[in-house]
Amino acid sequence: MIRAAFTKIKSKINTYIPPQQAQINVEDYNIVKEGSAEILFSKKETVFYNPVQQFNRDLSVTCIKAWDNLYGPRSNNKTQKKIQHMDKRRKLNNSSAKNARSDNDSYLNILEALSATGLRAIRYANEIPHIKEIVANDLLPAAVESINRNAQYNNVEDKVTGNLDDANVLMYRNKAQGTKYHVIDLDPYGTVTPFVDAALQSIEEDGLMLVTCTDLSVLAGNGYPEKCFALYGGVNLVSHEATHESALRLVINLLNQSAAKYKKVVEPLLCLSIDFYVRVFVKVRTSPIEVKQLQSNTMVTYHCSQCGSLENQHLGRMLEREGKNGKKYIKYAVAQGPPVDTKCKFCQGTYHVAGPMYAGPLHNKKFIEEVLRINNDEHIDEIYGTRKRIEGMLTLAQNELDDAPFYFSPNKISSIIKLQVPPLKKVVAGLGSLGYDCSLTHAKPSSLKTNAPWEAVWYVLSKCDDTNKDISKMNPNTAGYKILSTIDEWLPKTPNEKNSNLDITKLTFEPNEQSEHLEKLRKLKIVRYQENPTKNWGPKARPNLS
Ligand SMILES: C[S@@+](CC[C@H](N)C(=O)[O-])C[C@H]1O[C@@H](n2cnc3c(N)ncnc32)[C@H](O)[C@@H]1O
Ligand SMILES: [Zn+2]
Repeated sequence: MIRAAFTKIKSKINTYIPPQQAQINVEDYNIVKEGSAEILFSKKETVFYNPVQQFNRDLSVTCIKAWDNLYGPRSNNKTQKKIQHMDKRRKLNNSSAKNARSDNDSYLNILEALSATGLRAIRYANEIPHIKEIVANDLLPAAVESINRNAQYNNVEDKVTGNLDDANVLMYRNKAQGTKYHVIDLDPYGTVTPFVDAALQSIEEDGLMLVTCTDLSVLAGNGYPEKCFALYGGVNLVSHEATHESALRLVINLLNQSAAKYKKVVEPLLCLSIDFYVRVFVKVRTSPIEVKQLQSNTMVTYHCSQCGSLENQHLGRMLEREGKNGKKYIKYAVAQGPPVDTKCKFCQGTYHVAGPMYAGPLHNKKFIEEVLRINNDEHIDEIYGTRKRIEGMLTLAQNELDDAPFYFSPNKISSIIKLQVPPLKKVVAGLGSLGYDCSLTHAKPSSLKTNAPWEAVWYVLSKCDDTNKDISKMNPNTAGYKILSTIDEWLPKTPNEKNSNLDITKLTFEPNEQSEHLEKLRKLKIVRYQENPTKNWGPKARPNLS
């Protein structure tokens, strides 16, 4: 099949015109179908494509639709009036074909700053309503040729504009020209760090930023704390099982620190640790008042290198005060600390310090509800091959505790104190009986988030095993022995003792609301992993261009 090629690049954005192609000879390409798009790949593979990232793209389509429904430019009357007014003015000022096309129903401008084949942009054009224009940008001429060829092949060339530029140059030029985007998608190789500042300045009020980082060896690994700090301004939970959540918190902090310079804040809508990368969806708005909360919303975490117990230290405090006129106001104060001694009170291990990183909730539950609704009501398995996985992972995220950073696995705790691994529901029933909440986490199977103090975690886990272990037989140098043999020193025997509200007399392992909720979730048979990963799947290297 031969098709005439369309290689026009809209010159307003960049004057580069790639070599004219008279026609597309389909036999020269491999065709890959994903979602609603069919993409022509050069048989030489000169442009990046990773099929395993379909989950990322399926999810992104769904999230952009949810964001548009809840917060997009037409989501409330005030903005609607403003846009109608602007549309009217634009029509009066300019009667070009392009503007004539910008009817009331197509209003979203999207930038895919690092586009490769154009697959993502083409899917957005096909699958998301109200698209006015998607600029699909890449640094490589071969990529931009691929974007334009594929836009033509998929009949969306009136919406998808290929653009050849360094992403930062494009965004800063846009800023200078006053062009902004409602949605900016940053899906780089490795870290997103170099693109954050420009993107935050090129986004509309309440705009959606979609950010991927695939450099998890840095962001969640054990070997590069110095690199993590240099790139993200903080260190991950090195050698700790919850390091993937610290990766998310570091990315949010990076975004918020950059946004604060422009009096903007970043509100996390959905932050996921997925396979070999993290993907965060955030809403960006100008709000000098909320910028003031950044200090208190940022924390460092002291985590014991032996037993993994941890304490979070917020870097500022917000205190409610009353002025002379009786009016309440917030006083922003420095933090008090440290919250821990020089050695871990449970096992005498050494503390390591992680962060600074974001301390607040990772998800907006209303947003997740809308994403799940769209996933269920509007999408079908034939187009959205990862629909079941979206449902599984987002259901877990929706049920995560908001106010309990990080998680632990009863497996790990039991191996430290050398007791039998208890069923999750028993641990949760125990913590629930003491008045604490628990949830699962999307980031790691069989792990728990809880707002219980670590005293309660160690105590409940030690009581889950009723085999009456003789601790004198344990190696006295192990963390487990030290924890169990010093229990009288750190465990409050009555409520209010040792500055704790823990009341151990209430402990039972009878099923309760907490454990029943957890069991219901676990029965959902949640799909956590990609359905058909390819051989040796993971982050793909850049294509070899030589
Ligand atoms: C991981 S791929 C993008 C994949 C694509 N978003 C998708 O869903 O298939 C990263 C792309 O960014 C491009 N790139 C790298 N640095 C860039 C820069 N500074 N400006 C623009 N594009 C860049 C690369 O050429 C590559 O095509
Ligand atoms: Zn310890």
